[in-house]
Amino acid sequence: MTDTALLIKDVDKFYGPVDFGVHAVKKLNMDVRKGEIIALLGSSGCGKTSTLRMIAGFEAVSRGTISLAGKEVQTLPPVRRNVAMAFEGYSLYPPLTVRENIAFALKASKLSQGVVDEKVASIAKLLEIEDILGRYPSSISGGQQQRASLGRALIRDANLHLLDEPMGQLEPQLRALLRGRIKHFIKERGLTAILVTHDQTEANALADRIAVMEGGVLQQFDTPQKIKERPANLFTGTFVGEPPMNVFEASVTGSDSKMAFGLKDGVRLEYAASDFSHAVRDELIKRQKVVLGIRPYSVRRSADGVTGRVAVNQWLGDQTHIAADFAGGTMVLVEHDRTELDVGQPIGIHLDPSSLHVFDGESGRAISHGQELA
Ligand SMILES: Nc1ncnc2c1ncn2[C@@H]1O[C@H](COP(=O)(O)OP(=O)(O)OP(=O)(O)O)[C@@H](O)[C@H]1O
Repeated sequence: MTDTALLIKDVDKFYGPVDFGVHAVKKLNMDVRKGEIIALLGSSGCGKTSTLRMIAGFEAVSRGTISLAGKEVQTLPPVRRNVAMAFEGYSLYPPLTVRENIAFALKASKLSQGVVDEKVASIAKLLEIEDILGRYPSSISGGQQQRASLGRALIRDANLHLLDEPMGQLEPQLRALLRGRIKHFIKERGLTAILVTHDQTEANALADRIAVMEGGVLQQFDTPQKIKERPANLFTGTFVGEPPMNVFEASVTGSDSKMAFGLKDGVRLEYAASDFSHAVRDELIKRQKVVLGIRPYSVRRSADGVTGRVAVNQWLGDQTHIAADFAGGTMVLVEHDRTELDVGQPIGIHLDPSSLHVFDGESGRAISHGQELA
């Protein structure tokens, strides 16, 4: 028995003629294990919906193969793929009530009416839509329709559950509540799910692994923690994480005892050579032109740090965001306490070598994360 629920191999999607139309998904390779929750995360137009629709069978695959439970499905119609979907545009049947819409998904399962009723009641409770089960889709709100459609997908036994922005229309509080419940529901039943989202909080909270996409290309496919700690490239590094990672172009020089990064405006960050492993040092000196990245939570203020000037100081109720003019750009720091700093005031900024992410200046690929090579 294979442990792989979904295998995507060398998949391309062109809208219009192959090789000449819009190249929406580029040579995509992904494997999803049974029981995993995967988030496809990326900005608008990055190709995540196209990917989901190819898996579902709503869009033709231009090149490559898609296998579900070990069987190639890319030429099969949606109904023969045993995939449950909650999609925008894959709407509820207007002549049926919400209850009937959700129960309809169980029609093929030949369950007794009593069991169907029980399952519908339980999913409705989970999604907080018990009060609208008797209503018709045209008479409920967008957020309620979205939850009904989610219920219709989750209630099914299927090889794969595909959820496209499943909570996009819900208010933040309800969204946070349902996120937890849905994750529990999926995990308890050992379902495999792929959700599309542009919300990184949602991806982090729900997914075992996140597939970060940009420009039709899969940038990184890893656990939320790995993506945060070891971003594969500059795109992932700056896209995932809130506030975004600080980045500065730099030149590298090194000797047996020292390492230095030269930033704009004559700013020099100097470290002992021993702050970096031999391998990292060799690699950095070889590249010379790099991009330094550091997360706002890792930047420290220190009297002997490099001087920056406060441009913004904002208390957000539970943390302070400070933006400082630094090396021809802006350095954002996050502190947990309320910080009394005036605009224009100089502060010393210290960047711990263990928190530095270094990327290649040309390709954007990660070279090192702290002491380790990428
Ligand atoms: N039917 C279509 N015909 C032509 N181009 C399309 C079509 N559908 C999508 N595209 C293009 O393909 C690219 C990827 O679109 P896709 O909808 O997959 O991105 P997305 O990441 O899901 O974006 P969003 O979050 O806005 O839905 C975009 O450049 C888009 O304009």
